[in-house]
Amino acid sequence: MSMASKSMLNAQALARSRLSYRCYNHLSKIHVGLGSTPYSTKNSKVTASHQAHSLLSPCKLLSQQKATARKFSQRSLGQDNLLDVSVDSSSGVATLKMQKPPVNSFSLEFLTSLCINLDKLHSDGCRGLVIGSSLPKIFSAGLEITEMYQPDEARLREFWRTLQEFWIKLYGSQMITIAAITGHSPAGGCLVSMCCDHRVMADGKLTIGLNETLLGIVAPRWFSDTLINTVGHREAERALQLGKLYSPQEAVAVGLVDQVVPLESVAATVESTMAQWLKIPSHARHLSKLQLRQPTLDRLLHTRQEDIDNFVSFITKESIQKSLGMYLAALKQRSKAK
Ligand SMILES: CC/C=C\C/C=C\CCC/C=C/CC(=O)SCCNC(=O)CCNC(=O)[C@H](O)C(C)(C)COP(=O)(O)OP(=O)(O)OC[C@H]1O[C@@H](n2cnc3c(N)ncnc32)[C@H](O)[C@@H]1OP(=O)(O)O
Repeated sequence: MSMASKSMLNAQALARSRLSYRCYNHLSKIHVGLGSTPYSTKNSKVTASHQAHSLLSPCKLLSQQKATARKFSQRSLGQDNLLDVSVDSSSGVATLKMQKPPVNSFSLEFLTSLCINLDKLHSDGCRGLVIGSSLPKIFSAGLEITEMYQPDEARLREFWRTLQEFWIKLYGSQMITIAAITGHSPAGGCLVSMCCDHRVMADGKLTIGLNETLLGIVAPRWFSDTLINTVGHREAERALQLGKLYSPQEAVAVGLVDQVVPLESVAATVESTMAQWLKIPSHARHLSKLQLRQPTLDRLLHTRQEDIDNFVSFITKESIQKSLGMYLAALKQRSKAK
């Protein structure tokens, strides 16, 4: 494919992504306006079609969104391609399962969908959120490397801005957040689980950690801050430099995860942990969380544009592109050899 057509496709995808985000804002207002009751059915599916399938006119789009919102207020939306979200009406606990084969890698569209869902669940008054995966042996492979390899700059900026957005929303979330780590969780996957209040990992041949240095890239400050806040400064120093991927047993030993249980016990363990956390007065719990996390959040909130500029200038360096290209090729080779 020529560079020009690649650029055109990227621009279209970016426009779609922005559009779907804007549509969601309409959708949430309409949803509230319809006076629908959150949690109207037990375990109702709360999925939204976040991938705008075509560039519709604003009017057509709005009427489509209204129709969708009406359906939602009654029971549920149709199946989302990337996420499976359900809410338990009795407890107000949502379960969000990532389902982006093959490895739940975070593309711009996927991150947008995650942001939209977090907002939606928060505005619906959910008290708890379990983040998991529908893919066997994979929590998330982290950032979609092809977003960073030979990128279109405008899309790359939007990609990083959306990742920042997702991190800010999740790290400071008012909801009780628990990660159900039933598979590998390198790099961005580890970051997402560290944003949660509690992590339950399945035992077995799985790995978790910030392995960025193995790709020849450097985890930005807010990634390393999140790790420091989780495992402490000394362990983070070692882990970041070595790009360490921990086994579940190693991870629990350093506090990177809170519990390791057999795969088949993950769901029950998450449920009982959530039940414990739900007993704590919500306001006091959230303020306590923010007391500890706000300085870390503020550090990025005060430097977002600079962070995007740094990321873009770093990732587009020839040497970094070369490292990413080689890493991608090695991944593909390994996958082909299976
Ligand atoms: C001074 C500094 C200033 C600024 C710096 C700023 C920023 C730089 C930092 C940017 C941060 C990046 C964080 C990241 O998240 S980078 C991504 C890191 N992720 C990984 O290294 C994981 C790679 N994947 C794996 O290890 C395995 O796939 C995994 C263990 C997850 C699963 O193994 P499994 O055997 O089940 O699957 P595979 O056969 O390996 O993979 C299947 C197909 O999926 C493709 N794949 C895998 N991971 C990715 C990915 N992250 N992105 C894109 N594609 C991925 C893989 O190639 C296979 O594809 P096919 O060959 O089948 O087409």
